[in-house]
Amino acid sequence: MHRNHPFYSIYYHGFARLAVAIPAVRIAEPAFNGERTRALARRAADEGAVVVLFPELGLSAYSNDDLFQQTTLLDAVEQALIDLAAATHDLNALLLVGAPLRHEGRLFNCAVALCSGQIVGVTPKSYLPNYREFYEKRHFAAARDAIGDTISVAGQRAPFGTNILYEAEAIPGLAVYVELCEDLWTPLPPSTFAALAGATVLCNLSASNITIGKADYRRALCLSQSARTIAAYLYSAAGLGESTTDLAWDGHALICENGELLAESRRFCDDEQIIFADVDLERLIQDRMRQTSFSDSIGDYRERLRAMRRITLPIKPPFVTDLRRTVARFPYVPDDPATRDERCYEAYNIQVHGLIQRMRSAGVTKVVIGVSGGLDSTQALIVAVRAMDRLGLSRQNVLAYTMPGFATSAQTHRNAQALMAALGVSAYEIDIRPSALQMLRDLGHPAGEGKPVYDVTFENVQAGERTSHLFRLANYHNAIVVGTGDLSELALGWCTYGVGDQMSHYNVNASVPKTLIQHLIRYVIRSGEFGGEVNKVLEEILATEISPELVPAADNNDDKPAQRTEEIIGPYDLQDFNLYYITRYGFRPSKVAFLAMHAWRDADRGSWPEGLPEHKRRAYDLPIILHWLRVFLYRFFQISQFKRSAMPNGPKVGSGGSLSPRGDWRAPSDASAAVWLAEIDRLIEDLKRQG
Ligand SMILES: Nc1ncnc2c1ncn2[C@@H]1O[C@H](COP(=O)(O)OP(=O)(O)OC[C@H]2O[C@@H]([n+]3cccc(C(=O)O)c3)[C@H](O)[C@@H]2O)[C@@H](O)[C@H]1O
Ligand SMILES: Nc1ncnc2c1ncn2[C@@H]1O[C@H](COP(=O)(O)OP(=O)(O)OP(=O)(O)O)[C@@H](O)[C@H]1O
Ligand SMILES: NC(=O)CC[C@H](N)C(=O)O
Repeated sequence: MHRNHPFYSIYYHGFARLAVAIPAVRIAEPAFNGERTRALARRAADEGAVVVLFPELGLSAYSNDDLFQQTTLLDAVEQALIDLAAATHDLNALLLVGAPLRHEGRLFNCAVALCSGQIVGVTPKSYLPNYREFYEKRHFAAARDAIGDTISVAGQRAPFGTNILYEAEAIPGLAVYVELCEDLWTPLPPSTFAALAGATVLCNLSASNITIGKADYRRALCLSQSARTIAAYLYSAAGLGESTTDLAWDGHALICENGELLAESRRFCDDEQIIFADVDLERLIQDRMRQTSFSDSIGDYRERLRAMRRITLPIKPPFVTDLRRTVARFPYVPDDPATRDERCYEAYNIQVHGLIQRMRSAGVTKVVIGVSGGLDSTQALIVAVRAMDRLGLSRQNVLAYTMPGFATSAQTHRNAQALMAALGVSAYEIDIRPSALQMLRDLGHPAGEGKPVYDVTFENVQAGERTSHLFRLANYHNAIVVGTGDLSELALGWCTYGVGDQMSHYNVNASVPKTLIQHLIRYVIRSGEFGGEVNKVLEEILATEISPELVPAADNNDDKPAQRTEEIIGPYDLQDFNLYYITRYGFRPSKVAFLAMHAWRDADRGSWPEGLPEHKRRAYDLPIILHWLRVFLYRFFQISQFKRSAMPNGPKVGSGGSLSPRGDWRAPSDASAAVWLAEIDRLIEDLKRQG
């Protein structure tokens, strides 16, 4: 496949490459500082960055003290700006450079925005620190003390103020705002208002000196500002070369995106540095669109926001294919073992608490559950047992039924029995074949006469008989039926509607994706909570092929499940990936495919969740990714919403979302998948045509 199709470029998918540079600096040597700025700006632009941020007062150095009041130094800064503009006129990037500038008879601590050799805007610092080690008011005037809204600098006239947004029409979603160091330390940073006005990339030119513990504090400030404003936050602190008369400098650069750290410099480094991150502008805008309180805040400050000036930049999207951003293979399962264990702990508690509350309010002390020996019913059974333990009730109050049908394999049957016994629940077995056969005969179905017609009716009769038994058992024992179907199955419509596994009195798994269920079970094994016998069965269950076991094997070998779910609906690894990006962020299918390609194309790259067996660490190439994505789109948008619209109750577990029509996902049952399929089909055709 030719990799010159726009599909392969990050910019086609709403990403922008942003850079933060920490050049070497010399105090009061603007020519040298300008030259280092030029060199790093060129390097960053050559690598496809469209925004390059430099430290505060970088052209003069920050630690000049009273030298700032020397005309000779200020002239030299202006000359450095003239030279820098000329030397970078051919760069396809917005450069944000720090300089002390004379204006209206005072000196301002400014961020100069350069693009295509032009000074496109100048932003003065709003909040000048004048406490403890800082004396900025001795040298500078603050933004609020400026009179006009333009400045003459380096032979050019440019917009001046704290109300400037830089936008590039050719890069949708790119809107840059600039503030300076202390501005972020205030209760209401100017960037907060800029974000409300539409800025997605907030840049901070900083010269923060380092003291013990300060790096963590800065990181926390940047992360929280990026999360609050649903924006990217770029930060550049001065480094090697600033004066150590009384202070020290660590060259701390950060790129954060909505509360997530994407890149960070090495601090106390002897070399110049550039850090890069490919920021997902579309994701930011999608999140702002969803979070209605963001829009309410805009309403509250409309007057201030109206004063914002928008400068259009002539920047074009470069063709960049090496996505510099980690795309996790499992969006629902963190790779890092500590975080994963924390999430598993949360998930279990949410599930168990949900069930406890439902039992209390329904006034029941027993639950009924169908145990197949598969992953989902195992997980739900563990939750039910924990709920009984917490309620101080006997585990015998869990009425567990294994119900072999026409295609139940010896292996899962064995696992189901062993699990129930090891957990100490009330274990029963009901053979559903006689009642299923009766129903097939009543329907006039050929399988009722022993003919091998294994259609969807044959499958659903068995799922239906099981559910029918479970509900009547619940009536009989004054219990409730615990549902087992997981989020991934709901997304794909992979369950039998109504009198089938779609229905229960309370479904503890409803918002737990299949890829997480495996890890929840592994977590139970690791925790040692249930002891050796239970763990042995759990290991067996984890190793069994995922199957609905509704169709008998042709060769009658019934030791292992015959139907392989993932051959029909696709690997859950990919389908959970698709589910996350389609429902959580509303991305186009082509973008989801692009992300999946980066996450899944090479099994040797990146990390895998600990405990995942070797044979499950597999790669998927783009044609396979596109094939299963198409299956997902059709099943999710076209044929399965009616099942979700009638979902039983169950707790939302992950921030990735649930599919409850009363919660995260309200959608019409009659929608068509045409636009999603058309988008992916256009791409498949294009790529085929290109060979
Ligand atoms: N838009 C719509 N609004 C309202 N009703 C609609 C509908 N579209 C179809 N229907 C009705 O719904 C029926 C289709 O739904 P349904 O009866 O559920 O049947 P269906 O979705 O065709 O089949 C269930 C599938 O799930 C699989 N399954 C079942 C159970 C467990 C598991 C597992 O592995 O966990 C997998 C099973 O192998 C089978 O392929 C149609 O026959 C029609 O009567
Ligand atoms: N042989 C069985 N005995 C008892 N209950 C069953 C049996 N087969 C299915 N069920 C019930 O129907 C539900 C759906 O069945 P299915 O086989 O699709 O899921 P599962 O086995 O729990 O998990 P997985 O989908 O991962 O195999 C099960 O979770 C279980 O509650
Ligand atoms: N240059 C500045 O504005 C520095 C002040 C900021 N509060 C800091 O400590 O890093």
